[in-house]
Order: sequence, then C-alpha cells, then structure tokens
Amino acid sequence: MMYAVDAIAVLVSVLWIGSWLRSRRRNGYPLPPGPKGIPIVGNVFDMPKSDIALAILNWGKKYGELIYVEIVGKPMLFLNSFNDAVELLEKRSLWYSDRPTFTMSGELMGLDWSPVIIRYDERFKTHRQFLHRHFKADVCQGYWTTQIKAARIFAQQMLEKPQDCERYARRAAAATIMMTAYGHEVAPEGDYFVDLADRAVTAGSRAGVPGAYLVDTLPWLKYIPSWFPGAKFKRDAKIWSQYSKDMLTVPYETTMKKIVDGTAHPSMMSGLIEFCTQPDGTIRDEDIISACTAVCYGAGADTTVALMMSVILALLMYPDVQTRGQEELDRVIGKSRLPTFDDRENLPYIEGMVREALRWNPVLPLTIPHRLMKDDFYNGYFIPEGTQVIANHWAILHNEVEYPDPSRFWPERWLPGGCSENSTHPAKVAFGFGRRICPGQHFATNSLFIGIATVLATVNITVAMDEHDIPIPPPTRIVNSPGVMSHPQHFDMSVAPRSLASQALLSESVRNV
Ligand code: HEM
Repeated sequence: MMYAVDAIAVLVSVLWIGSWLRSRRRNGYPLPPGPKGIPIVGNVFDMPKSDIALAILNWGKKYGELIYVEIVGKPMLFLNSFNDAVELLEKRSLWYSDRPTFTMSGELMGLDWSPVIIRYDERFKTHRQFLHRHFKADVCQGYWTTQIKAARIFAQQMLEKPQDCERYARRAAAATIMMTAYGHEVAPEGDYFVDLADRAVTAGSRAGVPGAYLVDTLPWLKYIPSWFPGAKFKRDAKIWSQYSKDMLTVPYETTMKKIVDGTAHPSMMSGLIEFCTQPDGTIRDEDIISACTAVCYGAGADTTVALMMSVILALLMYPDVQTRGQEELDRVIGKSRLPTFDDRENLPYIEGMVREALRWNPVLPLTIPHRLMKDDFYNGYFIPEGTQVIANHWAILHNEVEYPDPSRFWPERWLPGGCSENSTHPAKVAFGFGRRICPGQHFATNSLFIGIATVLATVNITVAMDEHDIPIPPPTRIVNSPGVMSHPQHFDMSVAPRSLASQALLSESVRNV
C-alpha cells in the first residue's frame, strides 16, 4: 500500500512539473481549445470509447478545427480540417513525422520492427527508400497481371458462395500482396504464410486500439512481472510476440532459401536482396528488407479488404450506381472481354467509384499518430513537443462544403460538372500526410479499381432473401467497427452472373490467367 501511495505521489509530481515547464515554454500563447479535463488524468473520461472520429468531428462544432486533449499528461491534437493537416503534417513534416512509442504493440508485443510504427530516424529513411523503390506508381504497373488474376478469381468465388465474400476478398488481397512481396503463390485455403501473418495482425490490431491497454498510458507498468495480479497484458504480449516474430522471419527465411537455390519467383524481396548485395557477397540492411516485406501484408491486406467490402455494400445500398457502372463498362469496352488497367482512363464513372470508396467509409478514420519533435506555434496556439498529432480523415472526407451530401455514395459528384469535380481527391487524405504517407497507395488503388471493374463486368449484386423468400433489406447507413480500422459490419447479399456470356468469359479467363 505504501508503495502505491509513493508511486501516485511521484506520478502527480512528474505531471505537475511537466505541466509547469510547459507553461513556461508557451511564451504566453494558449494551448489549442478542447474539453477542459480534470487534474492528473486530464481528458481520460472525455475520450469517446467508440466512433472516435465521428465524436471528434462533433467536438469540432464546439471547439473549432484544432482540438487539444491531454491523457494523463500526454498531449494529443486532432485536426478536423484538410488545411491544418497539410500545414502541419506536410509543410512542417521535418518536425511532425515521428511516431509515439507504442508500448503494448511495439515494445511488449515486439512489433517495433514494423515500418508503420518505427521512429523518425536514419533507419526510417532506408525503410521508406526500400518501400518506395517497389511501390512507386510506375513500378506498380508490374503488379497488374497479379491483380487482374486475383480480381477475376474473386468474382468467380463470389458467384459460387456470396456468403463468404469477405473471406474471398481477403484471399484476393493476400494473393496479390504475398506474390508481390515474396513471389509466394497463396494456397486456395489455409495458406501457411497467410495464417502466420493473420495471427500477428489480429493480435496487433487488438494491442493497438487506443486506450485498450493502460500500459500505453502508463509505460512504467511494463516493468511489473507477468505473474502479478492484473498483468494479463504481459502474458498476452508474450504469446503475441511469437506471432510477430514468426510473421517477420518465417516467410523471409523460406524465400531466402528459394532465392539461394534459384527457385524463387521475382519479387520485392528478391529485388531488394539483389540491390543490397555487396561486392563481397554480404547483404546490407537485411533486417530492414525483412521488415519492409513483412509489413506489406500487415498494412495492406486488411485495409484493402475493408475498402472492397465497403464498395460491395455501396452497390447493394445504391443499385443505380451498379447500373451506371455497368452501362459505362458496356459502352466503353463492350461485352466480349473483361476490363484491364488500359481501360482505366476511359472509365470516369468507375474512377468516381474508386474516389467514393476512399471517401465514403475511410478505412482508417483517424491517421496513425504523428509525434511532434519540438515545441511549435501555429495560428496563435502553442503545441508542445511530444504532442501526438492526428488528422481526422473521417471529418475531412465528410466535409459538407467539399463533398455535399457526404454520407451518400455518389460517384457522379466527381464527373465533369459534378458538385465535387474540383474538390480534394480523397486519396490525398485517406492515405495520410507528409513523410509518413502510405507507401502502398498506388498498389491499393490499383487493386480497388480492377476489383470494382471486374465485379461490375461479371456479376449482379442484389439483396439476399431470407428462408421465407422475403428480401433482407440492406443497411441504410454505414456502421463502423470499433478499433483502429473501420470495416463495414456483416451484410447479406445475392450474387448472380450478369449473363451467360459474362459467366463463360469469367470462367475462361480464370482458367487462363
Ligand atoms: C486501402 C488501402 C490502404 C489504406 C487506406 C492505407 C492507409 C494508410 C495510412 C492512413 C497510413 C498512415 C499515414 C500517416 O501516418 O500519415 C498508412 C501507412 C502505411 N501503409 Fe498504408 N494503406 C493502405 C494500403 C497499404 C498497402 C497495400 C501497403 C503496402 C503494400 C501499405 C503500407 C503502409 C506502410 C508501410 C505504412 C507506414 C508508413 C510510415 O509510417 O512511414 N498500405 N497507410
């Protein structure tokens, strides 16, 4: 008991000294507005438990577009406007590109190898260089064939078992990413590499939910032994750290053997090994190569699945969008072949659907926190060093001025003369900002484009019927899942071939691709 009282006294003193030092550094400038909070714990009890992005959008009506909170002495700044996100995260990116320490998922679970959460230092630059080398726009053209193949298999599987659509979307994402990263052909069911990665990603997304683990707020808790009452987080982290290690090392070592014996398919990994092999035969930065290949599945699979499922939900909720998309495809490419990437520039309506997919239900409603590396002053406010700065993608992409009737999935808004023709492209928001911007964005939007075009060209999606042959109404609004990432909740649907000809074309192409 005495120890607990001492610990609380130390914590209170540290927080008080921290806040006193900060008030001296402010130079008379106020902190940005936000809910008032209470001593010591700050805004812990103000923070919304679910639909955080939406709640912060609503806070904006009271406090303005910059909203500042403190959680047990840790400052956080939410940005509800595109301009502020650009001003701070892009134009001042030299100071706004670090990440905070993620104690549970990073240190304890061992995911601190991941390029998503590494700190902003010299090694960060090598990570970005390696990822950029394999995911810049022109290089991504080299992955088109794999993406077309995955999209066609996906459409075929949707026809066979519509109720398993999400599982097949996951398989499509895994097939493209694993082939790209490791040259690995994913098995139709129960792929070993995918299962390893899924275990780690599931654990990582539980560990990464803001506020789910007290140790992220009070990092000194990491020192308590795992047998201590209430230390289940340490026991979880121990099991999960094995998953994280397996995800990083198993596919890498297996592929390395294939590279050495000459049986590997060309891939990002084989390209990086070649790039990093020194004249004496040693390979530099092997740990960074393995981190960059492993992160592709971790960062790219679930996000792509969530996007694709959002589009399919939109087709169900807005049947006229499906009809217009199909009319455009029939007019531009006809009915005797399936769409490819060469058709993209002639398909403005489908392109509008890609934009709407990124905007309507952003996969990451809030950006991953950027940590400010030095005190800053902005628009008359003081922003202390160490502040976690978070752009509210949801708020920006549902801004009624830029995107009138924002909760409607409405590709027409992007057509010439449409109400958002000149508005900010949603990709400029949904993939984050500045030096931490998503390196996989071209790969992801390519998967999305070909997925949408192929599904529209080959199948009709309609409401499902219950056991009494009564239509099951589609959801009338999008409901986000809790946590870092937003997946639409489960929904039922019926899937039928568009025509006998389209069915034959699809089966034929799946056999031949
Ligand atoms: C629909 C798909 C995707 C969405 C919406 C998405 C979105 C994001 C966002 C918002 C960030 C944080 C940016 C920031 O901090 O400002 C991010 C980071 C990242 N993404 Fe993606 N992403 C997607 C797909 C992918 C894919 C396919 C890959 C890899 C092949 C990938 C790799 C990464 C990596 C490595 C980072 C960390 C970058 C860093 O911290 O420097 N993502 N992504």
